[in-house]
Amino acid sequence: MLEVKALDKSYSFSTIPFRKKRIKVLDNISFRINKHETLCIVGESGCGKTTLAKCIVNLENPDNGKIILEGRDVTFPDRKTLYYLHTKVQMIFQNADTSLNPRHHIYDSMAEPLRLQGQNEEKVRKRVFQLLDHVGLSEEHLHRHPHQLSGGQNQRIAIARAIALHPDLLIADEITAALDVSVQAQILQLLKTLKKEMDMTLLFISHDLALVKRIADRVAVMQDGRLVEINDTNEIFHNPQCPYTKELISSMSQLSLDKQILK
Ligand SMILES: Nc1ncnc2c1ncn2[C@@H]1O[C@H](COP(=O)(O)OP(=O)(O)OP(=O)(O)O)[C@@H](O)[C@H]1O
Repeated sequence: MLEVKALDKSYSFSTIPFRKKRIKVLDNISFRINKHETLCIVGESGCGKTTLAKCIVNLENPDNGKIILEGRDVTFPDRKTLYYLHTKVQMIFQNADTSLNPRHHIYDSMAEPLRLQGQNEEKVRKRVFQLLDHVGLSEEHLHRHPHQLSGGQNQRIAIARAIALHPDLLIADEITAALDVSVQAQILQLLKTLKKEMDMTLLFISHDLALVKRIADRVAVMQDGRLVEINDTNEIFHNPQCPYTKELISSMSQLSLDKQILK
């Protein structure tokens, strides 16, 4: 459903006055996401995972390459194509507390994408209650602000907002990283259930390989802006080909061994 072809992206920033430095963050990235699958992107902090996701949803512009969504080029979208892209693809970020407007009541945050689409208030209200039910929250949460909810509850609201317009592809960027382990498991389960119920495709970004193992159909491994291996989850975990993937998997095994010793 989505194809990324030879994507490059650099950032430039000032070092000392009048000097600019350029770093290449994405280097010739190509892959495909198939309809209804869960593709996970893993890699160390700073390897370019978020930048890649931002390029897909047009929050960043790539320097080169193409992004093709169901046969349509969405790399540098005009207004019409951007509308198409945002009805088909939605992204959820790591910190819901910062991605939700702190001044808005939860009701308004959930209603916003529906209102922007021109739906009347009665329809909006109905859908907000439906979404609330989908993500396991109740009416009492609607009249609060984000700082009056827990991290896990805010992440549920962010998920509700993202699925409000029935996207085909959901991009979840480290959405459980700031949560307790038990809440992580609940959010992961919610995502799996919604994906199934709504027939969605999922691009799940994480550096937590234990989570990835539980949710992924395929895994793409990134290192320093390059995609070094992509394969079925089973192959990645039991028969990794690339030295970097082998290193990641063995550090994960060591970590779970350490946890068992500590228990
Ligand atoms: N707007 C920006 N300007 C300059 N450099 C940036 C910008 N955004 C990201 N970077 C740099 O690009 C690199 C990749 O960042 P990115 O956030 O994509 O990595 P990541 O793999 O998602 O990391 P993490 O797992 O920590 O979120 C990093 O070195 C980061 O410092």
